[in-house]
Parts: sequence; structure tokens; C-alpha cells
Amino acid sequence: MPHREPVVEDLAVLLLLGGQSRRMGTPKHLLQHPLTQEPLYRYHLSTLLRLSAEGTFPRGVWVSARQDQLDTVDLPEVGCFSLASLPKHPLIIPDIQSVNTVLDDRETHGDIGPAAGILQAAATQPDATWLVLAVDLPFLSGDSISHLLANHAPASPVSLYLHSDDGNPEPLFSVWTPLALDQLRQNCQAGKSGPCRAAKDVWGGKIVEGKGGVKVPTEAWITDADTPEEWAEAQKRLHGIEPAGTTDASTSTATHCTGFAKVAYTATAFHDAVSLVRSLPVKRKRRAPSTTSTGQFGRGRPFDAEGSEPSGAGGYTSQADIHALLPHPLEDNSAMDGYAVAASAIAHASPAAPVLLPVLGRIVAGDAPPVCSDAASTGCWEIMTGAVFPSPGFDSVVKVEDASRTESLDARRRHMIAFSAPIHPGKNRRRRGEQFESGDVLLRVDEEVTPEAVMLLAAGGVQHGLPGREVQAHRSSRRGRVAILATGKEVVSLSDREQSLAPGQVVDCITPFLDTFLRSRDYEPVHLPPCGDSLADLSSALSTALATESFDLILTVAGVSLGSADHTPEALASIGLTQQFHGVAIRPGGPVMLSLHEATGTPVLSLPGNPIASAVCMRAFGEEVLRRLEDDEEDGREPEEWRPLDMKGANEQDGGWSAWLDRQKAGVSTFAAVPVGARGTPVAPNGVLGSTCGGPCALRSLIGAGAWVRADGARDGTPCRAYWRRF
Ligand SMILES: Nc1nc2c(c(=O)[nH]1)N[C@H]1C(S)=C(S)[C@@H](COP(=O)(O)OP(=O)(O)OC[C@H]3O[C@@H](n4cnc5c(N)ncnc54)[C@H](O)[C@@H]3O)O[C@H]1N2
Ligand code: MOO
Repeated sequence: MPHREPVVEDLAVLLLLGGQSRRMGTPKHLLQHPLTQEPLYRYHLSTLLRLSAEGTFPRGVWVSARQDQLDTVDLPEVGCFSLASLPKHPLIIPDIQSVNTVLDDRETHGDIGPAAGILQAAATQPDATWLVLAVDLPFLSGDSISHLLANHAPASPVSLYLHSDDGNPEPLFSVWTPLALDQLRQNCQAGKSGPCRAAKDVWGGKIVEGKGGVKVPTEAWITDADTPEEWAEAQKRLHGIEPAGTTDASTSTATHCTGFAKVAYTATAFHDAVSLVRSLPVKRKRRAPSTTSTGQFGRGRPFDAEGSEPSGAGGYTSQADIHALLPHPLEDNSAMDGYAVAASAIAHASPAAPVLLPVLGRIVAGDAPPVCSDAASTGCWEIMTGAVFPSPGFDSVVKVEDASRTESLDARRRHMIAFSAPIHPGKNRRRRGEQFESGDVLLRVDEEVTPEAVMLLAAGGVQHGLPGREVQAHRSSRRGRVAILATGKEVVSLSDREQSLAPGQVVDCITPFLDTFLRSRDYEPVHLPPCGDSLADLSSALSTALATESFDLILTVAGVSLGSADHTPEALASIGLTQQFHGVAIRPGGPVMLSLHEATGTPVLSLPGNPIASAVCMRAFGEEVLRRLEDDEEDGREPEEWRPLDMKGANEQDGGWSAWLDRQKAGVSTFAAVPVGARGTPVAPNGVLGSTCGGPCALRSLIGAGAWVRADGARDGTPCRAYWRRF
């Protein structure tokens, strides 16, 4: 395990088992964690010992418990310290490999709540700084701890997470230096035992962000489970699965399995997300009106793929059939963040008898496919969305939220993953060329080169006539400027590409789509230098973009889902943006995220990396943000609205639509790209919508398409309503 310099020097961690668990009715520390079925205190200790092995807690891992609690726990302890037994100047050398205990001895201190445990632990090492944690935080994780430590300023006497609803500090997820502990001790002697009070007193005022307060990126991190109802809710969210029969997608939650994802997200209902956009306090950046309106997007101009028209093809019509030069996908890759397995290895897995497989390694999108000597039946690979499969024998991917990482290690000290259900061979594996093969026709003669067509052509490697980064700088426009930040080390732009792509690389087809789309709306797209997978680079690129204060909107692409390289939510939180939503009940595009930089009123829309998902989210939310920015503009332009789908008028053999609408999930809004028929209305193409490739990443559904349909799956059993609009 890599050993790092500690983020906070002389740090010890204290897990408080304390409390009477009266409202829960059963000891909270013994509740069974749903992911590993261990008691909660052991689950948390595994996390703390893992961090400790990495060097985070040079002063050891400590548990504070009453004697009756100690009798119920099984700790690899070196010594149990009670305050009464401590010499005046104790010289205690904690064991940093195992767990030290300190007796919460209320006889000596009187019943002063958690302050007793904290002060007793502090007395064992008066010069240490203490990370204090309550055991009843079900979402406690390495990430939530690292985030607090990273935001604890060295000069700060105490740091506490702030609740996002009322701004109050959370006393039992906090960092205490000797100075603050002195204050707590003095306060207790004066009869004031509340840790929040001591934190305020040592700061000489309210705890706010920057003055002892640290904004929590995800409220769940500091939500405790105090009652059976709260614990049931936490269990549900930790599983990421609604109990059978009660699925309500508008409140479903994706969570992470230890060490994998960055931030858990909860899906907001589609219409609620749109309402949030419509009330967003955005600030349009004023600038002198430009005389060089782009004017690129007149309909009906001819486009020749062989020509060298560099200034963007959007709005032209094709003069000949245009064929793909590359297949899509370029290689077999993963559709999900999870574990690549041989389906046969977990064929007999069940919740009662899960199959445990060691992690053989990790593959991130952009990595060359690893050469693996282990047999597929003996292990699994951590694999991220878009990453190329290891070979041979690994045929499917179990989503990270459907597996559990245990703290058990195999003989070679590799972590064991528990699989509790079988998987169909081929599940979540995208096959090379399954969307289109090179040579397939992507655009027919006389078809319009819409932004979506530009996405398709770019994915197919058709370079000429597409907007490239090099033609950007000269444009300006009347309506505003929008920054585009593509992320992911696997993504390369067409203009960067020479003849071939390295294994694991993909062509950026989203930036050209966004570019064409924005120019069609008379916005100036500004391509920021693409960012790899590093959190630091991403945070710095975003801070720089915000500091220029010249963008009306910032669009980020990819990195919003559950993979270990998905850093966008964390980067935005780390530079102080306020999250408006992360996760919407839509398909595709579920992981989409919207944030606001309040100081400048700049919205940041984070589009998911799957190309079709990003197109849907730009149409569904990006367009709404632009409209919000234009609220004050009176130019008589009619916004293009979603129109109700008239199924009879739309399609004479209406069977396709009914079958599709019947399949829609309650509470979810589903989008699909469809052709526009001779009557000028959308056609339900059974072949595409019904196929196995009709899912979220069905880039080929853009071939021949000219409109989006949206079906809002109703929740009360009534038929779902459908709407449509042209590209
Ligand atoms: N375990 C889970 N995995 C995934 C889930 C989930 O719920 N659980 N959601 C899936 C969904 S839905 C989507 S959509 C994607 C979104 O992922 P990210 O936004 O984090 O994007 P990446 O993982 O970085 O990339 C996804 C995919 O897109 C390709 N990509 C990225 N940028 C571009 C670009 N500019 N042009 C073309 N293609 C791009 C990338 O190579 C990946 O193949 O997550 C699912 N996973
Ligand atoms: O894979 Mo996602 O949003 O593309 O559903």
C-alpha cells in the first residue's frame, strides 16, 4: 500500500461508539453495514485502518467506548486506557497498526456526552490533533475523510463540516488541534460541554466557511442514522437499489462502493431539474456587441466532405453520401464503471453465497488493454466506462454499485470483491463496431448537417468541414461566450489526430457537436485546453475559466459518474461551486450535473461522457440555461418548444410508438433520436428503438434521424406523455 506524507501532521483518529442508542432501540455500533454485512464499527475501522496504513494517522486509530460497549466489540487492541489509570504525564505510544481503545468512563467525568470521550482520548496524547468521528455516520468513507483533512487549514484550531441545509457545524465529523481541545476542556469545567460551542469560542465567532467551517460536498456524508427509519433509508441508499416493487426513479440514488466513486448522487425528477434551471440566478456577462456574428448556421447550404471548408459544416446539406472512416466503438469497451468478470465465474453467486474474486488490476479509459496472465475465472478487473476490456475471457461488467468491496485480502494481498448475483455474458460490454462499421453511410445526400450529424460524422472520423479547435479564436458573437472543457485522457480531437489512434483512445465527437450547436444559437464557443483525468488539473482549469469572468456558461464533458477517474463533482465542490443537481431521472444522461459559481453568477453544466447522453443533456438543460441567460432579451425570437407527439399524425403504423411508450419506466423521462417522415413529423423506427443497441449509447440512432422524442413515464399508471422537437 502506498505510504503518503500525512495531510495533517500528528493526527490521530477517534471513533466514538458512545451514546445510548435510545432512539434506535439497539446499539448503533452493531448495526450491520449493508455492503459487507459487518457491524458498523468494524466497517468504519476497516476504512480507518486502510487510511492509517497509507500514513494518514501517524498517532493511531482509537475507539472510545463505554465498558458495556467494549464487551460487545472485537478489536485488535493493544491497550485500553481509562483516564483514571493514566499517569499525570502519560507517555503512550499508540500502536498504529491496530486499534487503541479509550474507556468512556462517565463516573469520572459526569455525563457530558461526546466531550467525555474526546477529552479522555486527547489526554492520552496531549500534543496530537484528533479527527473525531461518530460511529452512526453510515456514509463515512475514505473520500469524506480525505476531503475534510484536505480542507483543514494548518492554522485552523478546529475544522467541522457544515450542514448544507442550515449551515450549522457537525460536531462529530471534525478535526481538533490541542488549542481547540483546551478550549473544550475549559468549557466543560465551566459546565458547557457542547463541542460546537467550544469550536465557536476558540474561533471567537460563528463557524462559517473559511472560519472553521468546511462545506460538505454531499450532505449524506454527515447524515447520521439515529432512528430505525433513518437507518432503513441509509441502507436503501447504500445499496443504491430500491426495494422490489417500489422503484421510484425520481428519488433513486447511485452510491459508491468503497474506493470507487467520488460522490454519491440522487436523481432529481426531470421537470424539477428544468424548474431549477429556470430559476437559476445566472448573470450574463456584458460586453460590447460584436459586429462579426458567426452566421454559420443558415439552413440548406451545400457541404462537401471531401472539401476543406474549415469553418463548420453545421447548417449545410450534404452533397453526397458520407461514409464512416472508423468503426464505433473502436474497440470492445466497458459501458459502466465496475468489475470486468467472466460471467461463468459468478454463475452460481447468490446473496446467501456470494462469490469472492480478487481484483487483478485497474483499467481506466485511455489505458492500453492490459495483458493478463491470470485465468478469467480466478479474478476480476476494476474497469471504468470506456476502458478497453482485458483479455481473454472477461466478457461482462458488473456495475460497481452491484458488487461489494470487502476488506478481505487474498494470499497475494489483493482485495476481494463480493458478487451476489450472476450476470449475462456480454452484459455492459460494448462491441467494436456495434454502432457502425467503417464504410457505413452516416449521412445521405441532401441530408442536413445538424449538430447531431456533426457528432456522428466526428465519431466516424470524418474530418473535413467539421469545426476544429484551430478555427475558434476568431469568432465572437452577439449572444455570449460559452467555454467547452473536454475531460478524459482517452479523448483526442480530430484535429490532433494524425492517421491512427493509439489503443484505448477515442475521437472527441462531443466538442464538435457543442461547437456547432452553440454557433447555431449565435453563441461563441471557446474550446479550453482538454483536461486529462487529474483532479488537480480539472480544478485548476475550472478556476482559471471562472477567474476570467467572461463566460456566460461553462460546459464540462464526462467524468460525472461513478468511476475512479470521474472527478468533476469533486473538482467543482473543491473550488466552491454550489451544486444545483447531480443526477436526473432521464435516459440517457442520468449522471448530468448543474452547478453555480455564485460570486460571478456563472453556471457550469457537466455533461456525461457518452456522446448521445451529452447531446440529450445539452438539448434538455443546456438549451434551458441559454434561454435563462436570454430572459432579459427582447428580440422576438420564439424558443423552439417541445411539441406534444400526435401519434396518429406522426406515424400511420402507430404500433412502433405504442410499443415504445408502453416500455417506458415510471418517473423517468426517456429521449430517443428518430427520423422525420414525409409529413414532417417524427417516425418511430422499430428497428432502432427496439434493438439491443437502442440504449443510451446508441450513437447509430443518429443515422437518418432529425428529431428528438421525449417520453415522460408517468408514475400513477396513466399512459406516458410524449413530446418531440427537431434537431
Ligand atoms: N457503475 C456505473 N457506471 C456508469 C453509470 C452508472 O450509473 N453506474 N452511468 C453510466 C452512464 S448513464 C453514463 S452517461 C456514463 C457517464 O459517464 P461520465 O460522465 O463519468 O463519463 P466517462 O466515464 O468519463 O466517459 C463515458 C464514455 O464517454 C466517452 N467520452 C468521454 N468524453 C468523450 C468525448 N468528448 N467524445 C466522445 N466520447 C467521449 C468515454 O470514452 C467513455 O466511453 O457513465 C456510465 N457508467
Ligand atoms: O449511459 Mo448514460 O446516460 O448514456 O444512460
